[in-house]
Formats: sequence, structure tokens, C-alpha cells
Amino acid sequence: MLTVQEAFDLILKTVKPAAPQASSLFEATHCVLAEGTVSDLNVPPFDKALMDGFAVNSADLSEGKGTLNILETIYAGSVPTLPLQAGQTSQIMTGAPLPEGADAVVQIEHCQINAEQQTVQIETSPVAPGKNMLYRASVLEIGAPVLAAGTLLRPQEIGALAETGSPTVSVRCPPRISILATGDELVPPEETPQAGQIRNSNEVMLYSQILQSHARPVPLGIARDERTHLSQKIQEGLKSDFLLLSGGVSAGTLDLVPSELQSAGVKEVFHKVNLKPGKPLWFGILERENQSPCYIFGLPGNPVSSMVCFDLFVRTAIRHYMGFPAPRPTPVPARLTIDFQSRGDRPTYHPSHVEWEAGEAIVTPLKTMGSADLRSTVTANAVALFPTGNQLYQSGLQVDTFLW
Ligand SMILES: Nc1nc2c(c(=O)[nH]1)N[C@H]1C(S)=C(S)[C@@H](COP(=O)(O)OP(=O)(O)OC[C@H]3O[C@@H](n4cnc5c(N)ncnc54)[C@H](O)[C@@H]3O)O[C@H]1N2
Ligand code: MOO
Repeated sequence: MLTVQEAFDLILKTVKPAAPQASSLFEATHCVLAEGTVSDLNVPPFDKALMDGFAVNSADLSEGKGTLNILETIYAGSVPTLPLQAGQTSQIMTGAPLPEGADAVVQIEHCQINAEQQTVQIETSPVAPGKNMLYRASVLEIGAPVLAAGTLLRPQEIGALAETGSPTVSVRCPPRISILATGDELVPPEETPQAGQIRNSNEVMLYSQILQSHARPVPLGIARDERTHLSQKIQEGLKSDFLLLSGGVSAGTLDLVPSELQSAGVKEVFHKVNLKPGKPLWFGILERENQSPCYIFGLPGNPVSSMVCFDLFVRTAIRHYMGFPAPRPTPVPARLTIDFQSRGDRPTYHPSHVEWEAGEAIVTPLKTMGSADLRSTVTANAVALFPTGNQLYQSGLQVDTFLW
């Protein structure tokens, strides 16, 4: 059986990063930059006031007190017309360019204007050069790199791109991901299950995980364990960039998912990975004419297995598709807060709670009834990884965790 690392390798080999597309900044949130950007101007482009008040030469106010002659008023969006000589000042608004000869701004609250004499009396603490202003290019110089390829565009990156002259960017955007829950036992969450039935929790949970990964979910409801219905639903799902199926991938007589995917032309890349929970995970690819391939995951039906497999494998695939430079999950080493007896016949990803103590991660494995016990995950914010075997891990030992 494949190891988890071998499964990651196969996913990264199979999934091709999406073709970069030109996008306006309004459309680019949660896409990933395909090309780095540079600034087309200095930031700020001029010596800039950060307060409403008076632009001064700090040498005139080294003691913080003095009366200065007012030359003009400079508004944001205008340019100063008169340089300051000794003993002179101009009234200035936040965001306006400082006049030549000014190297500081005194807040209006510390100024007494005499309109008749066109003077201002200032009483403040000693004024040092640079007070209440930003020097031209002090944030960023023209031509300097702003964002590197592979950067996820969050609101602050979108703003920085607008500021530095990149209104259109080359990006890879999150995939559309169809979700198909399979199983005759499933009823929608709003229904009361009858004998032998359970609620379809995986569909909406996957929907939520997809949103959390910044991708675009397309829920397709429930497919019955019957070939015609399942194959129709699969055809619908194969129109997206990714298709996630839940359930029907292990060894039951109605586990039809792998064979129906194969009938639909999907090529199996792997089936079964050596981990707990999640062993029956299935992964394949459908090559499409004049279109990028569709990537298909058959997730085990047990809710915790589905959740863990999404978090480890589907998320890695999404991140690679979007062009993240390091798409695999990052382990966070953490010290056990309690003794933990591991009893896995496979490497086990155990629902756990991670906290930070004096900058160090500490982890408490939680009580769980296994891969059908979704309730145990609601207090978890991570999984802790325990290698195969019966072993007592003592409190204080370091283990790898993966944060949710
Ligand atoms: N003989 C074997 N049996 C099983 C094996 C095996 O290797 N040999 N693997 C076990 C493991 S491990 C897992 S995990 C499960 C996975 O099974 P399937 O992916 O085929 O899933 P189902 O049998 O359809 O369902 C399993 C379980 O999960 C519930 N389920 C399914 N869909 C949903 C949903 N949308 N929402 C909530 N719960 C769901 C379903 O009712 C079952 O209880 O197989 C073991 N068996
Ligand atoms: O992979 Mo299964 O999740 O161990 O129950």
C-alpha cells in the first residue's frame, strides 16, 4: 500500500497547475499570483503629511515652540507652490505633499492660528525631522519587487497591487469542485432518518472545507448505490475542475465508485493509502479534449476519514493546482501534554487539541471512537501523527501535528 508521502508525490505529479489567466483585482481575491510584480512608482510618491496641521522645518522648532509665517494651504491632491524659508510654514492636510524646505508636520491641535497676521503660534514637544510625515520612497522604491509569484492574494495584497500599478494580474484561481455523496442510507440533513438511515453530513462538511480552502464548491446532492443514477451524477460532477465523491470506495458489494469512475473514462492513479483514518482513498484523473483534466478523489465515507483525507490530500491538490510553492501540509512539532497509548496498524492521524505555551506548541490527543465519531473532532483543532505500532508515547515527547 502507498505511504502518505508516496500519495502526495503522485498527486503532485498528476495535478497540473492551472493555466495562468489575466484577472482584474476585483476578481483576484484568493487567487495565487502566477508572476511576481514590481512597483511602477515610489511609495509614497512624495514626502507626505500624515497629520492635518502645519508643514515646518524642524530646525525652527527644536524646542517645540515658535511663531511662524503662513505661506499657503496645501490640500491632498494639490502640489505646494512655495518653498519654506526659515521661520515660514504652510498649512497642510493629511496625504498632501510637503513643500520644499519642510521636514516635519505639527498637528493642528498644537497650533494657534492668527488669521489677521497670517501667523501660527506653535506649542508642542521638540520637533525632530520626519515627525508626522513619510519620506518619498521610504516604503518602496520604483522598480522594487512588491509580491512574488506564488503569493495568495488576500485583501491586503489586492490593495498593495492597486497601489503599485498592477490593476490586472496574472493569477491561478481556485478550482470549481463538485461534491457527490453516495449511499442508499443517506438522507438530507433536514430530514429525520428512518430505520437504517443516517444524515448526509459529509456533503456540507466538504462544502465547508472547500470554502475554507478558497475553492468553489458545487454540491450535487446524493447518488444512490445504483449504477445508472451514480453514473449520471458522476457525469455532472466531471464538468468541474475537481470531483469529490464520498463513500463507496472500500470493499462492500455496493462500493461502486471506483468501477463507475473507470467506466466514465477516469484513470485510476491510486487506490488505498497506508493511513488511519482514510485507507480506502481513491484518486484518479480524467483527460478532456480542449480542456484541462478533471481530478477525482473518492473519499472514504466515514466522516472523520473524509475530513482528514480532504485536509491532507485534496487540500494539497488544490494548493498545487493554484500554484502554491509548497503545497504539502506543514507539520508543526508539539509536545504531548499527556501519556498516549497508540494502537495503530497504520500511521494514525489522531484528532487532537494544540495550544501554545511560551511560544511552544503542546498537544493533547482527544478521546475518539474512531473514524465514525465526528463529534470528537469538534473540540479538535489538529491531528497528531503516531507511527504504526502499539506504543506508549510519554507526556513531554514531541510529535508532528497538522493544524486545522
Ligand atoms: N472489508 C473491508 N471493509 C472496510 C474496509 C476494508 O478495507 N475492508 N475499509 C474500512 C474503512 S477504513 C473505511 S474508512 C470505510 C470506508 O468505506 P466507504 O468509503 O466505502 O464508505 P461507505 O461504506 O459508503 O460508508 C462508510 C461509513 O460512512 C458513512 N457515510 C457514508 N457517506 C456519508 C455521508 N455523506 N455522510 C455521513 N456519513 C456517511 C456510512 O453510512 C458508513 O457508516 O470502509 C471500511 N470497510
Ligand atoms: O480509514 Mo477508515 O477511516 O480507518 O475507518
